[in-house]
Amino acid sequence: MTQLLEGLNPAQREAVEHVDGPLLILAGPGSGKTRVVTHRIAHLLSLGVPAWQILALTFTNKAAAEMRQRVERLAPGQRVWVSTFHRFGAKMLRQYADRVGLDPNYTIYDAGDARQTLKRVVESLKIPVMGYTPDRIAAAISKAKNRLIGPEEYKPRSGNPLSEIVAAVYPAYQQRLLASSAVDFDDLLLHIARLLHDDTELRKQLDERFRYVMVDEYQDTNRAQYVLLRALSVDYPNLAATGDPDQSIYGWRGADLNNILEFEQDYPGVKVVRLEQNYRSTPAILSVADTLIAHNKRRKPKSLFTENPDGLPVRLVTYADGDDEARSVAMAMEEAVKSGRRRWSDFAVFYRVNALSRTVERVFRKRQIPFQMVRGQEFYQRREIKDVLAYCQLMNNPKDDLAFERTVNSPPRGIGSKTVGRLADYAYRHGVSLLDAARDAPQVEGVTKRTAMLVGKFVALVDTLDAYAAGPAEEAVGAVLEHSGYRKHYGDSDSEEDLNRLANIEELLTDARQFDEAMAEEEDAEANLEAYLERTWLVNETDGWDDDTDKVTLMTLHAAKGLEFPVVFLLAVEDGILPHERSAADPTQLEEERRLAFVGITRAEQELQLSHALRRDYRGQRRIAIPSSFLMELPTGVMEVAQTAPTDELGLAPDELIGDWGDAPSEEVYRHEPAEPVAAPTPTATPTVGTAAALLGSGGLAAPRVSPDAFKVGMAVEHPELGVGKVLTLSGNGKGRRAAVVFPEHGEKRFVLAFSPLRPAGRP
Ligand SMILES: Nc1ncnc2c1ncn2[C@@H]1O[C@H](COP(=O)(O)OP(=O)(O)OP(=O)(O)O)[C@@H](O)[C@H]1O
Ligand SMILES: [Mg+2]
Repeated sequence: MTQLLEGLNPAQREAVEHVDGPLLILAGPGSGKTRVVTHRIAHLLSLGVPAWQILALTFTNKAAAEMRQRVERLAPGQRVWVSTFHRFGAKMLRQYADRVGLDPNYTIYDAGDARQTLKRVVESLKIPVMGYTPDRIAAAISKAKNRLIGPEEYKPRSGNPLSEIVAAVYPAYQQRLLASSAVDFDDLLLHIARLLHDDTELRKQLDERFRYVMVDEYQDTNRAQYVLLRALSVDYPNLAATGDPDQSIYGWRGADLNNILEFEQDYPGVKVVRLEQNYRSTPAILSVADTLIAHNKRRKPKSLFTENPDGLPVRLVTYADGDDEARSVAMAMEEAVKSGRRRWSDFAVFYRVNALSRTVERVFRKRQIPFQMVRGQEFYQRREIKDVLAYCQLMNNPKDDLAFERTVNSPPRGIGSKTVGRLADYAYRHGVSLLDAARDAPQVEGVTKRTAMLVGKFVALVDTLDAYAAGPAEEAVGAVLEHSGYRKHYGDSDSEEDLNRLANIEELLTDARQFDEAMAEEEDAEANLEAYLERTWLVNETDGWDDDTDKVTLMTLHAAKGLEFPVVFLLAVEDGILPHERSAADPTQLEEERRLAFVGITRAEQELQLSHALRRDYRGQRRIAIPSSFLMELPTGVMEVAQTAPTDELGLAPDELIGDWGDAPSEEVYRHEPAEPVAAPTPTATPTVGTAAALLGSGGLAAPRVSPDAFKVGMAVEHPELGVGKVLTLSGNGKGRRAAVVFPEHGEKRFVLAFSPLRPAGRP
């Protein structure tokens, strides 16, 4: 008990010792929110609360696994249900499947499967989609589901064509899912939340069972999750939520900040605990984070302090281009590892979108820097893996029409799409699954005798595989490889690609075996095909990430939530990337982008480097990159322009390299485009030298900038490299004033005027 409370500050201890009644822990990054959750679980257990009355929910499998481990360490042998929302939903849904019209062995469709289903539905309804892509329609349906609006309740808004399409498609889509005994990701929560809402008896029963519910990262809950939690906390309102509104980064997935902002109204008598000491980061890192997030309007200010030692200033580096950036980061790491100051695993590289990782990957590979990319779903998304898994899905759920379609002619066995279309018509008319229609193939109109025979063989194959459906995952996957003909199909080919595919499906076998082994170690876990499939369906980005190996971590900002690293590099802090261009016209989204940057910055324990480049290859184009407006919001004193190579290699005095920040970010740092091209680094100098020197103006300072207010819409302006253009639009004020300018030869470009070399045409 005392050991449990040791290593907690008074506020943390207060939260941990709180037993009955709602509890809200509102606190900034690194203040021990997650630590409090695990300690509180252990504390409840130590008071004699049975483990099965405790439920802890979070957002990623990785976070759940880590929490489980920490609880295990604090309270060995106690089995508390620690899960992601989606897994929890999936488990509950197995139990209550019949109540919502599903079979217990239902399939979970990923985004691709859901889109495919939607496409089929749109085709069969024959309604005009007026150019709206399946993705747009799917997103609108997803949004409705996250808000807990079912197909029957969805109302089109007049004058909104997309909503009219959705109103027509959504019910048919949901119908199709149910007919296949399948759900999409959103359904995992929607079905359960609605069930709890509609069935008071069940709600009471589960409320009593899950007497102590805990949620980490509550700021990212959406409406469905909110309702779920609310329903489990009526008679036993012991909901404990921890969260940080400043770290809410899933608005696009329906996360509703109101859930946290209004917690105090929703749960009267709630005990609110604020944690103000940060244990993770240096004062400089915290100050950068704090100053940035203070620019968000829709927030409650928080105070956060740290007693951590000062450490290094936060670095901001300008690079010539993305290659230069990746190389310099790599070199800084090499240097630190060589000198024994750091291990590879101390480093993390973050970027806004996955596409930005390619350059880093290439450079790291070339320099043989060990790294792991956190990109979990990819393996299960590969075509050949999806094919094999589709067999398993069909074995597990014979109603799964999508799995039938995927497997019936793969590997090729002479059953064409026309035949599948005829089977589908038959299935639709008779209200049966495709597999059942296939059993009736000889009676299906338009199916020839020969084709019926081929279909019959496929049905026989599925029946053979059925014997493995209830067994361990490895046997099931092995049976598919053997009987489906994949092994032979890929093995007989001499194309490199096919051999790769074969290697991948063999790897799937290993994956299944490891799953079986892992399950065997856990007491009451089920080692069967269904459980294995569930795991493959509910993978997260961070699942494959192993923090025990000595490798650099590469991940998106979204994946980084909740984690911490001694040294963080945040790349491409550029306009259109961070903030993402999608947020340009929308202040709410811009605030979310700022929170995302905040999350990234606050992952760093000891060192942080932000960087941007002057040119970047992005989306197949080489573009002139504009520094992010976020950089202009950062504080002065605690930052510096970094040198990432030892000074003696630079051939320059340190004070030529490191510039202190003035009140306004210095012109040199923000030179949007150097007046002269950045000199290519000489072989003896490191690439950073070239850029650091260039950004400090050793290549000649640009002429003074023209005041941003001097520009007018329609005015002719001149750019040293792009030539003469015309101002299309202007927005913002002062330092933040921006212009879109169209150049005859280069098209439209955007500028932050204070830091651009633009001037009215004809002016010196
Ligand atoms: N009282 C304490 N004494 C020492 N270390 C602590 C204390 N509280 C938390 N820590 C450490 O501080 C770090 C941050 O804690 P934790 O991850 O729980 O913060 P958090 O509030 O959940 O952060 P985030 O908002 O980023 O998820 C961890 O390494 C944790 O072990
Ligand atoms: Mg946390």
